[in-house]
Amino acid sequence: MRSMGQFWTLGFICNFTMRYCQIVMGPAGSGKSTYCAALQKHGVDSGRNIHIVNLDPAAEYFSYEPLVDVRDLVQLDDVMEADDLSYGPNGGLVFCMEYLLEHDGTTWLKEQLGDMDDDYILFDCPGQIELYTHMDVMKRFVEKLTSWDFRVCAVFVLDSHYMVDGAKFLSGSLTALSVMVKLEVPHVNVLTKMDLLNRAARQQLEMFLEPEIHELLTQEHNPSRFNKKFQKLTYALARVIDDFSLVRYVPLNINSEESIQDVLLQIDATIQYGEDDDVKTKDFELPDPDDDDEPNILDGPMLFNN
Ligand SMILES: Nc1nc2c(ncn2[C@@H]2O[C@H](COP(=O)(O)OP(=O)(O)OP(=O)(O)O)[C@@H](O)[C@H]2O)c(=O)[nH]1
Ligand SMILES: [Mg+2]
Repeated sequence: MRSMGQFWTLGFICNFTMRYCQIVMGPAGSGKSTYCAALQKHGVDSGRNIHIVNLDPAAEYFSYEPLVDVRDLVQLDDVMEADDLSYGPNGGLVFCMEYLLEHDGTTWLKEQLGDMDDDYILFDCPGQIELYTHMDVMKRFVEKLTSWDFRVCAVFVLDSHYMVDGAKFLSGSLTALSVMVKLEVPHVNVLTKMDLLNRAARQQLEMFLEPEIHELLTQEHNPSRFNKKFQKLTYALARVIDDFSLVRYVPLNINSEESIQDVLLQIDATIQYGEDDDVKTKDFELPDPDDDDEPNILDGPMLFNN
């Protein structure tokens, strides 16, 4: 009879169960929830299991079925109605996010997320931009996920309609940059609502995708008085972004499977999704050192049973 000590698993040597996630952020109405739903649907069509977590305690409608809904833990309406808190909508939202990150909140979330192999989760975040640009709520959230073995990609969603002139592009880019610097995780910027742009606007947008920002600002035909006044500052900021190639955008047309696939591939590459796919856990039996018939593991090559 073999003792239990003879059964060993090499899993810890040759396989790492990784979990992957995207933190989907961006200004209000930029298309975060729609992006999540489109990716999940694409996952279903292509045989890939993508879950969504609603992290917006004020969300009223989204078209997907969430794996976890933060509103089951805390709701913005309840916080605003609580007499002892007296918060408005924005303060209330910050309170909700802080509540999620406190001990009870994170314990709840960890339990809800479970511990599935090869998790791929999209966190659909609220649209209040200050949560990402200068508060540390999201940074702490990312740290929590990392400590739970998630490889995290920050996805910053921007409406392509705002990228129609140099100044707006610069403003959007600085926000994206601020999020990128703050979170310190792999980062991809996605331009949404490409399906709504007409042909001329789409052509114009081409030059913003791999931008020579300095050139874009020079091409500005009708600069406003404000833009004229702050031209030097604008150029200086543009140079920072341009010189360091800090901000790039991936366009997304949710009506095109190819476009969704492109976005997903870029993000996969950023968080190295799928690179461990061919590595599998194998169990094997260590030979009984007292049994002369058994080959010694140290004497020759090992055979793995499939
Ligand atoms: N045609 C089209 N409409 C879009 C697209 N993305 C979003 N929308 C529409 O834009 C509106 C806002 O989209 P949401 O996905 O709710 O935006 P959000 O960023 O989640 O908004 P908040 O959670 O309120 O910050 C909805 O009416 C969507 O149907 C897109 O790629 N194409
Ligand atoms: Mg939303």
